[in-house]
Amino acid sequence: MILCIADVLNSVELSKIAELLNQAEFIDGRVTAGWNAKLVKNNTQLSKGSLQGRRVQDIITAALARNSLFQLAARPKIIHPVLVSRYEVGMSYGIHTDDAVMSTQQQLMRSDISFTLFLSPPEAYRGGELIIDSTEGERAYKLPAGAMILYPSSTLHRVETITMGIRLAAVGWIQSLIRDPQEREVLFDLETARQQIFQELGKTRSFDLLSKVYANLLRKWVDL
Ligand SMILES: O=C(O)CCC(=O)C(=O)O
Ligand SMILES: [Fe+2]
Repeated sequence: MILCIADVLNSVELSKIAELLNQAEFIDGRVTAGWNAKLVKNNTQLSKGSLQGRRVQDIITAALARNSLFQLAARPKIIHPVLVSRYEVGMSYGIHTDDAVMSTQQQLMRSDISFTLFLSPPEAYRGGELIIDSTEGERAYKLPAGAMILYPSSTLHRVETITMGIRLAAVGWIQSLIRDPQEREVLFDLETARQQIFQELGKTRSFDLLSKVYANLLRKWVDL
């Protein structure tokens, strides 16, 4: 499932992040890429542990924690700290697949879901679309500032060359409590329907049975 979520960051948070990034130092993005992604990665990113990076991380962590659509769709067990990247004219990230196993400061994690949180408004740059390959061909995504896209880490994807302006984005990875993407989607649909039924009809017998099915599927599929 590929899902776009609008307004993950509000305008106050976006301005705060822009202000922090204005004072920040960006380094060659190749330092965090796997050996073959290095060959096609041509961007810059905030160095790990920079003060601005930590402040941006805190804003994004809080925004993801309060976003119920994100929580429901991703069911995060571990969220890799975001990498804040900056693409200037001529920069791009060629076709690659993300590492399956990554390390955070505390632990190793599996990447199930990748995400891009757009920090620049689309009119601030030309090119810079995130292009995801699928069996139906390539699809391009360029979202408003503050919106995010969630997509399977198993895909091949790339970022189109920038031909004007600057593209700022935060990218991250999630190990989900529900490892299998199809199972995750079943639970997402079921929970959405269950909440709607509750809102429309209240705590009926059908709602209780749906709740039982939902809890039992979650119990069966959860990867703790
Ligand atoms: O900037 C993006 O939209 C995606 C970047 C990416 O694919 C990556 O960092 O692995
Ligand atoms: Fe990637």
